[in-house]
Amino acid sequence: MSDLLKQLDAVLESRKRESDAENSYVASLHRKGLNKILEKVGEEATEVILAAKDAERGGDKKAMIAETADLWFHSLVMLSHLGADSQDVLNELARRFGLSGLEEKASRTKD
Ligand SMILES: N=c1c2ncn([C@@H]3O[C@H](COP(=O)(O)OP(=O)(O)OP(=O)(O)O)[C@@H](O)[C@H]3O)c2ncn1[C@@H]1O[C@H](COP(=O)(O)O)[C@@H](O)[C@H]1O
Repeated sequence: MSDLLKQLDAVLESRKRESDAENSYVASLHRKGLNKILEKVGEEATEVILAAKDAERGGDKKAMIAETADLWFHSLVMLSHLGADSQDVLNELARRFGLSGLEEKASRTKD
């Protein structure tokens, strides 16, 4: 699983140097800049919400999964645009692993 993320990170990184935005969607996003990338992240997040609500009503889970993949993908493009990658996010999730969200929240509100 994280092998695929590593490979995708490498492709996304190489697309930053790709001059041919005509033939690469990722290169075209980098060319358009951060605002366009963020617009796509926002759009995909909304689509995830709509697909999840539809799945809850008995709709197709495949659509929810496909929209989540779109959101993950565009989030990876955002990270790459700003010099971060999936490993940074995995490291943060690993740091949190086993730490209850409720405990973490309580530790924040103590002081
Ligand atoms: N995983 C993806 C991926 N997921 C989604 N998309 C593209 O994201 C785009 C936006 O999705 P939308 O549903 O919003 O489609 P749209 O309405 O056409 O979008 P807009 O016109 O509004 O931008 C579509 O063109 C999808 O094909 C992706 N494009 C690329 N990748 C990966 O990135 C690699 C590099 O891609 P290129 O840079 O295009 O070679 C590929 O080999 C893939 O591994």
